[in-house]
Amino acid sequence: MIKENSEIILSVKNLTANIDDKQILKGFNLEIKAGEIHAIMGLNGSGKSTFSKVLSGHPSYEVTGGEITFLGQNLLELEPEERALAGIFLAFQYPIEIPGVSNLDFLRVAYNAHQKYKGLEELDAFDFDELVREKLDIVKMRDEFLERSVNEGFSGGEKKRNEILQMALLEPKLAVLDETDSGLDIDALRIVANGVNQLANENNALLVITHYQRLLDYIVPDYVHVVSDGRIIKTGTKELALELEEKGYDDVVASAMVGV
Ligand SMILES: Nc1ncnc2c1ncn2[C@@H]1O[C@H](COP(=O)(O)OP(=O)(O)OP(=O)(O)O)[C@@H](O)[C@H]1O
Repeated sequence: MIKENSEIILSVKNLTANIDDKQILKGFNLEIKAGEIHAIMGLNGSGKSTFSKVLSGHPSYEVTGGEITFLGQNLLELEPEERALAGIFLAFQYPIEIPGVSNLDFLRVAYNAHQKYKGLEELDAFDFDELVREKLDIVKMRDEFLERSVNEGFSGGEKKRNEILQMALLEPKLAVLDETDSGLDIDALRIVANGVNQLANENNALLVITHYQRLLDYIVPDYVHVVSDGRIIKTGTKELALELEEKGYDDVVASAMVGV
């Protein structure tokens, strides 16, 4: 879906970030345009999740240098909830449980907060119920999940589907899926991937953080980036993910370093 002159959704320049005074991101650069799907891969501990946490505005991470621009705004000046309202959606590996709050109520509050922010009509319980039931089909979820507390007692795969349901309702400009595929059985992986593919269009963008080439058979990326020691050291197309699977990271990292 790559087009010349597409809108730049995310621009990350020379980003450095610490956790507990330890530098994890060491000059991270990335540009994502509308209509693009990007995948980030890399060894354990290379900084992939740190990057997604920094995007979300997680308070444990300190940005020490560089820039993040999201739709032309300085993302680093925005509070975490403002980032979500501005159109960044992050699906984490371990979605939180909220006992005592029904999934339906939670989704409606989140949906209406976004509608209000965009100056659009908020929906009452009746109209929202209708909307959410239309979206359930995208992730093949049964409506009983709407009545249960948010993620409480959901299996790992059900939590992931619930994340994609949220994404379907909020229609973000940038969705970041951080290891959404981990722990999914093959059917759930297809359902989640199909859901994501239905939501991807020329006006939004997707960033998928994954260890598994297999996910990229279903969600086909325009670009694959390899992260090593806190920065992107190599960018390629889908074939790069195949190469990583075949040769392992050592070879790919070593050859990228030769060119540095
Ligand atoms: N509180 C902390 N203090 C010190 N180091 C930390 C802390 N939290 C995370 N780290 C380190 O930051 C590094 C990057 O972690 P991160 O979770 O971003 O890696 P990742 O690439 O997502 O790894 P994985 O593929 O295993 O999920 C790791 O070496 C981790 O041990």
